[in-house]
Amino acid sequence: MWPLLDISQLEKNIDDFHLGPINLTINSGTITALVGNNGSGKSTLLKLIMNLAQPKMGNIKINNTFVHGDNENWKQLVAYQPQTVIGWNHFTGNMLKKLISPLYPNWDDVLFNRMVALFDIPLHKKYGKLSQGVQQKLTLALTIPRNAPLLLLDEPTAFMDIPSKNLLIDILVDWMEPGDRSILIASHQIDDIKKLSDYIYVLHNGNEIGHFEKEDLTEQYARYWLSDDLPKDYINGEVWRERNVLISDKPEDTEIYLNENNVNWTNRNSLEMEEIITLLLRSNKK
Ligand SMILES: Nc1ncnc2c1ncn2[C@@H]1O[C@H](COP(=O)(O)OP(=O)(O)OP(=O)(O)O)[C@@H](O)[C@H]1O
Repeated sequence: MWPLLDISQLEKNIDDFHLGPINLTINSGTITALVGNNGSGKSTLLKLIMNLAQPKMGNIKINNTFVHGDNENWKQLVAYQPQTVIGWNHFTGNMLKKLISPLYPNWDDVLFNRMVALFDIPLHKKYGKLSQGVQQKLTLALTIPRNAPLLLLDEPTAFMDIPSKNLLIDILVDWMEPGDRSILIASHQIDDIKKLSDYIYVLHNGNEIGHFEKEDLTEQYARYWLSDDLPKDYINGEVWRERNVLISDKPEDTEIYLNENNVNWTNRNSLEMEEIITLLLRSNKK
């Protein structure tokens, strides 16, 4: 079996911005958070996957079909929620639903109605007259029930209030239940990343920093409090230091170094995901 999404050696230039090379594989049954600084290329990558932008080089395959080829069958396998939707302003939610739902053979009316009720979406109002948060809710209610195996979400909760963000997380967890679906979600929201993702794909200024399993990432980092100020020399594994506090992404190597050099540490703890992402984006500035 081939991966649901397979991206290899993908590169794109937009003026002086360069994205890639990107190598990313996504298998069924997984949620991947697409994380990066502002302008790192997250939205651009999602547009490339949807064939809405042309790459300079490289390949994107969905279920083994090239998205840049003549065969467009892959479009039935993807549902995409862009950051901003163009062309919907003069349509009501009811009109949009009538237009969109027949296009998708697996459309789930029960889920649509559930989302409308949970998010309290006024379907009789024109999209352009809704607040940004309600527009996001309506866009999601018109995207998730398509029940395509691959769901691409571009900052879906950016304008939502806190209870709605939590509701969406619950909806997405339920949506994953059948086990053969996948989500790629671009997000700056730490809760989306912590509560939803199995994997984290990190970009910085268009450069691929890495594709990590979330659990591995949280286990990989440790913070040490030393009895005295840190020695001046580089300590194996160190990625950050200040006075008597040291952060390492190779705790085993660090502890060997500290023991061999008779440096005592009084405490060790793990890092929050937010701290780890901040470190990844800081230490990999290219
Ligand atoms: N239509 C466009 N015209 C010109 N430049 C663009 C266009 N779209 C994207 N870019 C450039 O591409 C780069 C990546 O933008 P992109 O929107 O993909 O980043 P992002 O990671 O999604 O950012 P954010 O977190 O702020 O949403 C930026 O430098 C941006 O200026």
